Amino acid sequence: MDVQRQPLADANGVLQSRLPKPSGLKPPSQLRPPSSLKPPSVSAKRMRSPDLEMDQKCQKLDDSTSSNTSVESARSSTGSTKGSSAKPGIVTRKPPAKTGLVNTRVGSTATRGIVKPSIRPAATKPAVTAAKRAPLSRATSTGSLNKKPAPSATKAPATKPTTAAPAGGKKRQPWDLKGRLQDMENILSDNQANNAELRNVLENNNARIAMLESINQQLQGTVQQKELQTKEVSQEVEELQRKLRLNQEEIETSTRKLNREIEDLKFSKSTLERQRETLEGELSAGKQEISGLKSTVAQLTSAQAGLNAELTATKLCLEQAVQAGKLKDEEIASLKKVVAGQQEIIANCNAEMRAHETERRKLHNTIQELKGNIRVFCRVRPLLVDETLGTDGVIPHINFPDTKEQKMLEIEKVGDAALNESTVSARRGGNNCQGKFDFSFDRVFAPDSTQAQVFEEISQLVQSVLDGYNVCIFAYGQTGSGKTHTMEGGSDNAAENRGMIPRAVAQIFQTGRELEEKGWKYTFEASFLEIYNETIRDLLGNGKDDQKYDIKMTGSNSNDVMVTNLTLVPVSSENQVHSLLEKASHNRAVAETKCNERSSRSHSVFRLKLTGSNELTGEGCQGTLNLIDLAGSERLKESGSEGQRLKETQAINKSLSNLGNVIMALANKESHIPYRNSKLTYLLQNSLGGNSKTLMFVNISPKEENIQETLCSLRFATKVNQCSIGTATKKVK
Ligand SMILES: Nc1ncnc2c1ncn2[C@@H]1O[C@H](COP(=O)(O)OP(=O)(O)OP(=O)(O)O)[C@@H](O)[C@H]1O
Repeated sequence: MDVQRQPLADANGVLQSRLPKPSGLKPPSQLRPPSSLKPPSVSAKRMRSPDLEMDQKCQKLDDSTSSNTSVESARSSTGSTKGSSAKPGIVTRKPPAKTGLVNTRVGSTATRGIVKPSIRPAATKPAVTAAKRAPLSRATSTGSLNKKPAPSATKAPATKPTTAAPAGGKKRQPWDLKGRLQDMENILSDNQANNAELRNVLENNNARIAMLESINQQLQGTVQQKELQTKEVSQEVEELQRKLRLNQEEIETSTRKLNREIEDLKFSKSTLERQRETLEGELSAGKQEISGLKSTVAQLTSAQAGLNAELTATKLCLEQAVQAGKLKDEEIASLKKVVAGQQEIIANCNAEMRAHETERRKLHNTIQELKGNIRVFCRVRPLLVDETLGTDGVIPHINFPDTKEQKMLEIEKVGDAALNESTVSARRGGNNCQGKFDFSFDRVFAPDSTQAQVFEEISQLVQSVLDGYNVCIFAYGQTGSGKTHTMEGGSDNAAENRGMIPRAVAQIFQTGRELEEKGWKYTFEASFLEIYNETIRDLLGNGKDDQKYDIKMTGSNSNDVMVTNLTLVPVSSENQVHSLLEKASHNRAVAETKCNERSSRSHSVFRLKLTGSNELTGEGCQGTLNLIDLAGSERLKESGSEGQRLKETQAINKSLSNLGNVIMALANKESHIPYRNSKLTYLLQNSLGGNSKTLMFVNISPKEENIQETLCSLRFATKVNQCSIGTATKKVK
């Protein structure tokens, strides 16, 4: 931004040119000085400006004033003047030094006086000299107007009246008062004219001073304005300098950026050049390849010609094949007719098969019925690791003479005089003296029998449940004889040691799925309870002991047994049943005895109830599988129980002996069967009383010291095996 400054000097010059000149002021040379006045000093003449001229005039006025003042002083000293009416600043010309007359005030108030002759002439000269000198010295020293008269002049002694010189330069005579008066009047009129001029000059000067003051004020305003402009301009300059710095920084940044870009471009350029070289190499290689391809195309063209010829031949072959295809289609159509006929035959066969399946199930159950409603399997457990010490793993007192049929068991106790008559009468053949006791059951399992082999023998029985029969399998035997192992499985949870319960459940679900193809659909419901001290406890419950479980007969003929408040869990897979068994094993009461650490002091009853229906045949059925692990059957004296354990053992023995009583009553076809004498027989009423297929495992301990309990168990099992309970009936919906 350009700011043009106007030089103050120029402005002053303009202003000075505008200043009014004192118009009415005559130059000093034109003023009529009184003849008696001294000419202005040399220094005053040198002044050129109007101010100086005015100063000169003022100097003159001062001089005249001084002289008048001297006259006034002299007048006042003589008392002939009217000092009170004299105006300050008005000067009068000094009277001629030698006239002796005193000039009074001009105007109406001016009076004429005569200087007393008593005034000494000797003092006149010095007074005039002082009056003349004082204004000159002041003009020389200050050069300004309105200066007070010097004290020396004002305080000078009154001048002696001097005689004024006439206009012709001749001295008037002292007696020529009239002439002298005439001279004085001339001087006075001159002075009055000068005074008027000086007043004009003074007014002009005052006006000029006012104008100068206004100009000065304008100049001061201009100066302030210029200072403000200067300040703004300096701010703008600072702002511009700041912008300039920013621009310089931007330029530097841009320069650096451009330098980097240039470097990048150089790098890109070199890269592109390398790529170009590579592409050129590839181009030349491509050209070579194209030339090779051209030759290949030429070869292929010739080959195509051969292929075209081959294609023509192939088309001919295809037309022949199409003809042959038409013939084949006709053949396929005829074959489809054959297949349709065969599918019809297959459908008929399937229907026949279902009929045969129904027949097979009937025959199967007829066979099961012919085998007897209560069958007894005997199983001897192997010696445990700590039981093999000193025996070499041999069980000397138990023999299995019938290796083929596997139905015989021989107990031999040499030299036992304690065998009583009843024991002897239970023997089947053999030598009494040698103490051999033979037993025969539906099947005898030796210690090396596996769980799978045992289950194979009961699988047909389990199958009957799906046909609508009630099946009851329970394990009987002394504590530690292997009942739990047989029913539930080994404690190691190994697959090969799975017991009858998980295997039976698996088979039922598996067979149920297979029968779905033949139209059967099944639903299952599981429950698990234990009878401890003649009290029922829900093993699938949530551990509430305040629940009361009662056995009741339900159904149209009051033949169905149910337990109130018992948990019934719908199941559809083996895994679900497995979870239930785990829950039950946690809930199950296991009491310690001297005979076995894991001895179970309660009867456990697992029940799986199923309902089946066949949409194709319209058949329906209901079956129940009861799998029972009975409590240990050891005798009181053997177990050494006492207190609570004694009570438990008594309850167990009571229920087991009542089980024997029920079986014997059934075998004897007694009118009253004492089912309700114990919870166990009451619960198993339908499983024992003819509407069920029952299998009893009698588990035997291999330990020789348990031979007496073994014999008791075998005798009980023999009684059960001899029972004929009646014919099981299929429950059809
Ligand atoms: N067939 C077998 N093979 C291997 N070990 C067996 C067999 N039978 C039983 N055992 C083992 O013998 C021990 C006792 O078996 P288990 O607990 O089944 O007897 P229990 O008759 O159920 O006893 P309790 O009446 O006290 O329940 C267990 O350690 C079990 O693993």
